Amino acid sequence: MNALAATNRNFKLASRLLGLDSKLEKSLLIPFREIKVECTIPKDDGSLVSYVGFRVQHDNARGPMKGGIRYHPEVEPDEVNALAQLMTWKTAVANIPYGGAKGGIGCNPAELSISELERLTRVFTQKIHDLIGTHVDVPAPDMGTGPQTMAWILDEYSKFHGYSPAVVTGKPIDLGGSLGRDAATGRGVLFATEALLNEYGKSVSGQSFVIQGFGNVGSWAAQLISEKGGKVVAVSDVTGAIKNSNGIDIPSLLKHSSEHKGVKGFRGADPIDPKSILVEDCDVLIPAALGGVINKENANEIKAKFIIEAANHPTDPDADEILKKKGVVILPDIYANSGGVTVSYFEWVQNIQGFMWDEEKVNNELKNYMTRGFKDVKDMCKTHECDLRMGAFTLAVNRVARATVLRGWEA
Ligand SMILES: NC(=O)C1=CN([C@@H]2O[C@H](COP(=O)(O)OP(=O)(O)OC[C@H]3O[C@@H](n4cnc5c(N)ncnc54)[C@H](O)[C@@H]3O)[C@@H](O)[C@H]2O)C=CC1
Ligand SMILES: O=C(O)CCC(=O)C(=O)O
Repeated sequence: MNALAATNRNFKLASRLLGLDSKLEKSLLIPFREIKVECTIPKDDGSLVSYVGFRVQHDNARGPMKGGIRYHPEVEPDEVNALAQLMTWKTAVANIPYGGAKGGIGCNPAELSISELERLTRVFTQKIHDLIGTHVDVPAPDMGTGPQTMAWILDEYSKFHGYSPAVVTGKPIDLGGSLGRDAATGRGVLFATEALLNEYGKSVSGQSFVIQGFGNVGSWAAQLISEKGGKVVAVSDVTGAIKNSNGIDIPSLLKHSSEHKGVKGFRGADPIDPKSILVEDCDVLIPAALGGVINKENANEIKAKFIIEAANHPTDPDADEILKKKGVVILPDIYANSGGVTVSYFEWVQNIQGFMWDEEKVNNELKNYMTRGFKDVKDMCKTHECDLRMGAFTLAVNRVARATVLRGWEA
């Protein structure tokens, strides 16, 4: 199922459980604004090339819109729409004062030089600068982007509006980035995993893990899980997949991956078919790369007892149904990967206050938010007798619906 159809379906199921009327439902579903821009840049050889950039601002009932910017060849309008909507629900689950947005450029960052990426980011910022802002819409990193991308956006935006560090989060520390933001999504995944396993009388130590994706989110999740005694038995990224049933030495893999730009060729594990990564034997599966990877083609083969959605929308609704019947417990993206946007919120607050927190405070606050989020989701599961995905969706949709009605926007 297409990402937007899948996200709309989950929203509608939650709306039905909450008994929302059709007018309110429509107002919550339709995006606030969809932006599409052409970004033409000179390549290093002097030739001109054009890319299409998107920013979808889904909802701002609870505060400025918030969400990452993705550079990936498969960026397309429906997926950006789905990701923007998911941000609205994610910020509401985390109970931080934001709405939701997402952006992206359809490009392959691996094929662009640093100076081409800088020109592309600056042109994209020039095209959208009057539609984003500290109290309007605050971008952050996502797949294929990182602190350097945020630094270029900050600099380009500041040429038009004066120095504005809080216009983006996930910045380099030297430009007002928050300590702990780099690790935050992975750390949030760890806290979410601990909260879920605790419900089943288990802990991270003693469980085996398979992780798809070894970028910002996957590599931090692997590192923090292995530090807690979890056994990471298989990992994949765009270069390939590796497996060691005795447990992969994650610090060595991190070193290998940064030197060789991927996990392929790591000597401490055997190469496996990347297609099999999601169906490898393990207790906990963590998809931390692309959307839609768990679908009706592979759901029946999945062996994990728990799935922690570190990626956005990794599970297709058809697969959700199959996995539910198999008794697999899924911790949904809008809660499980909310650690990143939560620490983005801390960064924004620090920038606005002109103050810097130490890393311990950031990590402790993140743990508080993740722990409270899990309890809030569980409470909704109890109220509506539903699974964790619907628990998270009803929690979020209810919070955004209340803000919408209070602001008089439902008509
Ligand atoms: N960066 C953040 O703070 C947050 C990211 N996310 C989500 O987490 C996921 C990963 O994002 P990041 O780690 O930031 O991106 P990233 O660009 O740092 O890393 C992406 C990883 O996925 C791998 N990958 C790409 N295609 C693949 C394929 N076909 N098979 C296996 N691996 C593949 C890449 O090789 C890389 O290891 C995305 O779904 C993103 O939306 C969610 C919340 C916050
Ligand atoms: O840190 C943020 O503002 C957003 C991160 C993001 O794009 C996501 O949670 O999917």
